[in-house]
Amino acid sequence: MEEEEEGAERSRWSQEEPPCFSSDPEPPKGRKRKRSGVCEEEQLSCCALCQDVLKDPVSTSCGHWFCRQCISSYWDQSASSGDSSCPQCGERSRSRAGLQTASQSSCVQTDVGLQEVLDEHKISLRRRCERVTEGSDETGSRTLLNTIYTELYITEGQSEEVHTQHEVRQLETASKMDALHDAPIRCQDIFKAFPDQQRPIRVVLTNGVAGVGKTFSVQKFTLDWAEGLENQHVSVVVLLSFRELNLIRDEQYSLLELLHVFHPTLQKVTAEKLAVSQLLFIFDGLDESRLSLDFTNRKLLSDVTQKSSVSQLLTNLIQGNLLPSALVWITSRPAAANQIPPTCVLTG
Ligand SMILES: Nc1ncnc2c1ncn2[C@@H]1O[C@H](COP(=O)(O)OP(=O)(O)OP(=O)(O)O)[C@@H](O)[C@H]1O
Repeated sequence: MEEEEEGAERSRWSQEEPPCFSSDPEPPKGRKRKRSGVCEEEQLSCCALCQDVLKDPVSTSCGHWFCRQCISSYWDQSASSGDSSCPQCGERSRSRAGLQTASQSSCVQTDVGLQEVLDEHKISLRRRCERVTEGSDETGSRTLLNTIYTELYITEGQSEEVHTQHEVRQLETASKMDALHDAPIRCQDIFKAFPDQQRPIRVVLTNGVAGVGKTFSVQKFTLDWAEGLENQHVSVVVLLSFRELNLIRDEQYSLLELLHVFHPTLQKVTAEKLAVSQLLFIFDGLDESRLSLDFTNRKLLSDVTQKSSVSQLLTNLIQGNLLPSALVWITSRPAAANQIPPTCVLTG
């Protein structure tokens, strides 16, 4: 398994501060990190059978999601063996008649409260984030995130160079960057302003080289939120990777539909409910994006039910036209961070 010495910097910036990228030459602990493998988290809004975006999503009783057609065909094929187990975890608990859509899963009552839906979403995210694959482990064995997670060293800072340099060069020049704040920021505190910062932080970019732990950070943040430990002012965390957004980059969606497609447990959340909820969108892996994020495009979107390209949904969300009170957290390797012009965020 390939290993590399940790030594990357983290940055965050917000619309209230000048975009700031800083460096931290030394992490607090001499921890080594492995390169990342494919995280299951990146696959979860895809059907585990066809590997495409879920279509007509249904869940087995163990909570795994598939396209209705895929799971039906899968069980048809294994009918001779009498096997109706979950293709993902092997659990044999429910027949196909018991498959549930996200809305059916709580439609015993027609008027399910928002809280109930959100609780279900938390359970789903907890399940998704509590186990991780370490490094490039190809055996598929998964470990509890909480047992291996080591506190990361994130600081807020500023660098004019960050948008032009290659990530290797950035490491070399890291020590030349000026940190705005020396104090390390726990990933759970990524939206918490320092005492001298008057206005709340809405958009954060975490910038770090390959394998430094960006995905682990968003998973830890999400897990702590889903377990009710941190950031409970956020009512909905929407965890998305650019890798999965690539799958629908040529399609038209509304923001609401995007939520429903990638987080089927939120299918009962309406536009009205979104408006009164504190949302946090996490977009992991900007460096893997194949979207054309055009911040100069003047198409203004402010309605979460209005269909548009995924790129336009994102640019409008980041600029604060769509759901202006929603928090946005983007992670990126340094070489790709320039896809989001700081000026757009600053004026958002
Ligand atoms: N906080 C952490 N605690 C323990 N191990 C970690 C931590 N962060 C990262 N690792 C280790 O490093 C590997 C890579 O981490 P991760 O996938 O989060 O990196 P990344 O910055 O998202 O990389 P990439 O840019 O390649 O997507 C993990 O699989 C894990 O083995």
